[in-house]
Amino acid sequence: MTAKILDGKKLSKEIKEKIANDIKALQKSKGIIPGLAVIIAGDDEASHVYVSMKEKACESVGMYSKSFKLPGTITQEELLKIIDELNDDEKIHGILVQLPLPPGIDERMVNERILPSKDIDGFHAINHGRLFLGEDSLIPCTPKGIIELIKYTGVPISGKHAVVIGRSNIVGKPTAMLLLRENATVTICHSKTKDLTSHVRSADILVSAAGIPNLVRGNMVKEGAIVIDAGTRVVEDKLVGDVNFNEVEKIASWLTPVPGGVGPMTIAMLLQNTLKAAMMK
Ligand SMILES: Nc1nc(=O)c2c([nH]1)NC[C@@H]1CN(c3ccc(C(=O)N[C@@H](CCC(=O)O)C(=O)O)cc3)C=[N+]21
Repeated sequence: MTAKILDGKKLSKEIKEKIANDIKALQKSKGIIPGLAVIIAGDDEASHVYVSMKEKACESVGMYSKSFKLPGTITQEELLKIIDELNDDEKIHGILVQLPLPPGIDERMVNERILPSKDIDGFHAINHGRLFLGEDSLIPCTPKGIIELIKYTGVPISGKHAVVIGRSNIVGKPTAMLLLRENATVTICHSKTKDLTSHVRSADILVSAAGIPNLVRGNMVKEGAIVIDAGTRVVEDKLVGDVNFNEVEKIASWLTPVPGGVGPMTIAMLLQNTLKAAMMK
C-alpha cells in the first residue's frame, strides 16, 4: 500500500476561503470585523516567524490583527496589564500569547487572565474543562486541525482504536479528548509508556505529538492506518516530524507530511476560533 497524502496546506486553503466569506457576511449583517491580538515576548527567531505567519493569515481572510512585540525582559505584571486592556478592547475578539514565554513568567497565570470568550487558543482552564465535559468551547487549534484532517479522509472515527503519542496540555491531551468525543477507543502513550510499539501496532488512527524525530517507524504501524504527524523539530535547518515518512508511507492508508500537514491547519483553526469568538458576541 502507498499512503495517500493528507494535504494540510490544501485543506487549510479551502477552510480559509470559507472563513473569508463568513467574515464578509458577518461584516454585512452585524458590522463586526473579527480581530485577533497576538502577544510575543522575547526574540526567539522561530516564534517571530510563527507570529508573522499568523499576521499574514489574518490579512488574507480580511481579519483585523494587532501584534504586541515585547522585550524578553517584560515583567509578568506588565504582560497581565496588556491582557486586561485587550480583554476590554471591543475590536479584539481573540487574544493569543505566543508560547513559550520568557523565564520567570507564569504561563498558567497568563492564560487564566485571558477572558475565556477571547481565549482562541483554548488554553484557559474553563475551556479545557468544557472540552473535558463535551460542552461547546474554544478548542485548541492543533488538536482541532488534527480532527479536521482525519475527517477529511472520509474514514469514520467511531469505534476505531486511536493512539495518541504525547500528553501535553496543548496537543496530546486535548486531541485524545476530541477523539473520544468522536467515539474512538483512545490510548494515550507518553515517555513512561512501556512497549510503545505494541500500542502503536494496534492503532487504526495514530497521532504522534512527541517532538522526537524518527520515533514512528514503518514496522510499528498497522497496515492501512491513518497517521497524523504533529511533531515539529528543526533538524539542520529543516522542519521534521516524529514519523519516518518514507517507511510509513508504504504501510499507512493516509499520512500527513511535515511541513504541509498539521502546521497549516493550526493556523486555519486559529482563524476559525477567532471568527467563532467574534460571532459569539
Ligand atoms: N499560544 C500559542 N499558540 C500556538 O498555536 C503556538 C504557540 N503558542 N507557540 C508555538 C506553536 C507552534 N505553532 C505553529 C503553527 C503553525 C505552523 C506551520 O504552519 N508550519 C508550517 C511550516 C513552517 C515552517 O516551514 O517552518 C508547516 O508545518 O507546514 C507551525 C507551528 C503554533 N504554536
